[in-house]
Amino acid sequence: MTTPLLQAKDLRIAFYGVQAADGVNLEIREGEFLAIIGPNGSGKTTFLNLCTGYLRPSSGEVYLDGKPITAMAPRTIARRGIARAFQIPQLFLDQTVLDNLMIAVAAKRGIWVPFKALDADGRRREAEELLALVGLDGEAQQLAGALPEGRRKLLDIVIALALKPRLVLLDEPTSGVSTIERFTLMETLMAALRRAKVTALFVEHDMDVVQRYADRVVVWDSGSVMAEGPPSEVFKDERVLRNVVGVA
Ligand SMILES: Nc1ncnc2c1ncn2[C@@H]1O[C@H](COP(=O)(O)OP(=O)(O)OP(=O)(O)O)[C@@H](O)[C@H]1O
Repeated sequence: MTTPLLQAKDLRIAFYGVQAADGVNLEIREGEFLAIIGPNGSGKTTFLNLCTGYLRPSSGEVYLDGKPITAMAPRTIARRGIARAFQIPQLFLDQTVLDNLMIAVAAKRGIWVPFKALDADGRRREAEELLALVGLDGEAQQLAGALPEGRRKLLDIVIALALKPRLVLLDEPTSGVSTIERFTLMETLMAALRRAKVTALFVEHDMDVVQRYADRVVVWDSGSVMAEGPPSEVFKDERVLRNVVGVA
């Protein structure tokens, strides 16, 4: 069997007696598009924080490509190949779309030389290529703060891709995006991930989005994995329907 791209083994962490990760075991395979679903407060974001070094587990390990990365600094984990996009995009809203991306490209190289122009060293070309990957090239000169929510999310995601990650973790990519915009956003995102050959995990509350786009679904409940499988199976599981989808 091939080594999973990411593996979480028996991760545990509690906040004031609440077990936010209660023995989480999960494998992510290269090339898959994995959805995490679960009730509010079940520990989905905590899991992303544990995988990216924002939280240190009280016990358990995280492996990337079979090598332990548990509790490394977020910056080190990002350099090793795990990038992250947030539920609320982390952008410089009063800067243009292109500048936001050029800043990300500069930061990725780990050197910030303030007296050099932002678009030096091929940064403009790299940023423009990334914008074209998600069809944001037409909005390059707009202020990030003027973009509609769906386009802002795409910009945040493409900033994560600027790191050239192997795995990207997306926290609710469609939250705050209108129902009409959601599918367009997901189609663009999926195409970009495929072209960039990036594996992705996304936390999502919209079950239509999960059903349509996820290769595999992992269901969270009270800090651990309650069920997993392809959407066609998971959405037939009565416990999932009762506890998460709320229709059984
Ligand atoms: N830094 C923290 N300090 C204290 N409690 C926390 C912290 N982070 C998470 N928690 C608690 O841990 C539990 C899991 O929270 P988490 O945000 O991981 O859930 P979630 O499944 O992502 O929820 P949602 O779907 O609402 O985003 C909750 O009870 C939350 O209040």
